[in-house]
Amino acid sequence: MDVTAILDPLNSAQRDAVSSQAKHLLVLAGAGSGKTRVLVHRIAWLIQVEQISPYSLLAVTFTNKAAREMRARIEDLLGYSGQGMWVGTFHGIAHRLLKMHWQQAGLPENFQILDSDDQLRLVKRVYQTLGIDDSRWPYRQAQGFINAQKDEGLRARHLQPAQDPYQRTMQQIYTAYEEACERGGMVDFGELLLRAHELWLQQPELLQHYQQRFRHVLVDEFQDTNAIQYAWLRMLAGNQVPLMAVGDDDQSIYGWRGAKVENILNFSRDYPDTQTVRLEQNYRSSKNILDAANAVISRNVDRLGKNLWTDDPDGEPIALYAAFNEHDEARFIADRLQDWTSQGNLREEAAILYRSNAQSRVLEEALLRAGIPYRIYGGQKFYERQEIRNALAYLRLLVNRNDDAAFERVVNTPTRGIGDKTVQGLRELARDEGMSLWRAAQKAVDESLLPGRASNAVAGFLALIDELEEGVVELPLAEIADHVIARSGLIDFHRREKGDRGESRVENLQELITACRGFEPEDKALSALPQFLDQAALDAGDRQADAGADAVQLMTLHSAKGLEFPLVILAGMEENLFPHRMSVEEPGRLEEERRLAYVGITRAMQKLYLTFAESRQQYGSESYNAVSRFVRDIPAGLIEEVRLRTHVQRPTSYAQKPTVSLSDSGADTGLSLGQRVTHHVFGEGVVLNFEGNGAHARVQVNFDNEGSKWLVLSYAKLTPLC
Ligand SMILES: Nc1ncnc2c1ncn2[C@@H]1O[C@H](COP(=O)(O)OP(=O)(O)OP(=O)(O)O)[C@@H](O)[C@H]1O
Ligand SMILES: [Mg+2]
Repeated sequence: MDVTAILDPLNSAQRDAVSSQAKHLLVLAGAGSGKTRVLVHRIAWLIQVEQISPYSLLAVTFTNKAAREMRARIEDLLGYSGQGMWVGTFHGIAHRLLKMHWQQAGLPENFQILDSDDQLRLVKRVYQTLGIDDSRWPYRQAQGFINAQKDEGLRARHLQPAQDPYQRTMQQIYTAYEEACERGGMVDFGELLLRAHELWLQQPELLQHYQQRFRHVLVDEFQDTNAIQYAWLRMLAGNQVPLMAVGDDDQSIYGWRGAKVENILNFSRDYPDTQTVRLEQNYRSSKNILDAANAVISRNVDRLGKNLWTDDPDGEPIALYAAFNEHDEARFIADRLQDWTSQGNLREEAAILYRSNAQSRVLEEALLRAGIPYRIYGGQKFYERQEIRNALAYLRLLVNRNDDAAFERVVNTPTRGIGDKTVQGLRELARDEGMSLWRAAQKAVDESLLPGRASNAVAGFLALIDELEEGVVELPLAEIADHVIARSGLIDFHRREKGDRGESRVENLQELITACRGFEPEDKALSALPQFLDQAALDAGDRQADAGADAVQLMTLHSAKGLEFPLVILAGMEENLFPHRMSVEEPGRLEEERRLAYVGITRAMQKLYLTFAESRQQYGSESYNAVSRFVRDIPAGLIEEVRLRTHVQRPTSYAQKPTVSLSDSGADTGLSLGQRVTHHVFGEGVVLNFEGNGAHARVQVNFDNEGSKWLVLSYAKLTPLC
């Protein structure tokens, strides 16, 4: 039997893990140390050496993409198909079990899966039935409550009757929601896991069947399992099925979704006959990159502690680019990607990673302009996002009341008591009369064709749109968008949502206002709004690269887990953006942000760029954030600052602003041309130029050692030298 193919490409610690005879295995190791590789080789070992049938193996990964890759790598190693083996995510496996055993799980054969939006709609219906006021208890709060209970394995009936109004209301909603799901044969994501767990609890024979079938269960990214997932695993393993868990406490980034990094600690306690293997050699990244990652994560207090080293050469320095603003940043990134491909590399070897989805818009625009194909992984393109489409629909109605698609989209978003029945009635009326929905709605109101309450609600909507238009006719585009987004209630609607999701939708809406501010109409004589809407529609079209085409990968840091790329660009390395402004105050969340930074840096193999913008349109206004603390944590010797400023053409947004020259005196800055100054980071230099005024005033200084830089005066803290 030839096992060389399985063991040869491994170091000795990895081989120990792959060929271990211990009953249970825990591989606890840092990023890029080969955890996933060990898991894959262990499976090949079990099949080839231990003669275990693929049918008796269950492997759990974090994403479907990872599951597909894992299967392909195993098949490569074995040289034949691993058919019969179960490889998937917790959700995927739970779904498969419930499909096979729907009767025992108490489900109809064709039960329906609710995604997060479907779930929210169902929650709304429950509110209506119970007569609960969503201005007091936002829908998203209830949705978050339900999901959090399910992640903990709790049904409504398990909850202690509560006195306080919040708990009482949430429990009441949860109970009614469960009944509605039961009646409709509907299963949300959390329910998949919960029911799969109950399947084990309630059907001991079935559990026994699977315990006999699965001779080994292996789990990747174990640090991000939640309570119900771990409980499910433990039930399945009982005291007979060997488990292998691989993970890295430093990469636990889903705490906000109920993941429990303690599961790693609990594992060795729950399974005393566990062999723990630590892997310390990193094979992914150059030494510079790894040193940077180690420096960043070492500032966390709450760690199990690991040593990670590499044999690789230092490699290229980490490049840091301080951009004027986010457009300059995006253009810089597009240029670097051009360089990358012109050196004969593939686009798909390059990834741009960012903290918040809203950041992708400016990056997408720069890539489109530069003609660089890109793909957004695990997310939607900016103009396709639901909240953006809603806001655009309001704007479209201002331009054209007869836009039926826009009408349908927002007539009841945010909810204003216009139910499906009313909308259906309007549709029929519009069809019969051959008119638009808007006109049909007017007619229905004028001629009292609707029941009183519905009629009032529809009249309210019509009045809102008219009023919006009156309020904005003369305003610049960005103010129109700002006004419409605020007055339509969309911001409040999303702000009331619980958790990161609502926050991210609000950020996206504010980003839309920013987009309007930077929009340059082609035809200045015409109104900007319709031109902007056309542009947005085009951007939302299929300009994203075809599947399979060579394209740069864009994704959030969260979606980048487990992946690796020769070139990584971490964009938006600024305080308040990353770490996210919501997390700076709380030590626990800050540690999670730092782990996310560690995940980001360790995705890079050869070259890492860090970019930040000295000024950025953020949350609807211009902000000046300091460079991220995570950049400052990296030893200066590993970083090389990229200096392009003097060669770079000034960003158009600046070029087109009237420049107020203060060059005679530096006005009230206390500085003058040719004056020597000192800066706490860049040292001494000479003032070359001034630009702008007030909060936007900037100064160009030619530093003796650092070359020429533009700095924002109010932040630069320059001290004049005689
Ligand atoms: N012994 C080895 N020899 C050569 N290359 C290796 C070895 N072990 C792992 N690698 C390579 O190192 C890279 C990182 O491995 P892998 O993705 O398995 O790490 P990981 O620990 O799972 O990382 P992460 O924590 O990011 O999920 C991969 O390209 C892998 O093929
Ligand atoms: Mg991995």
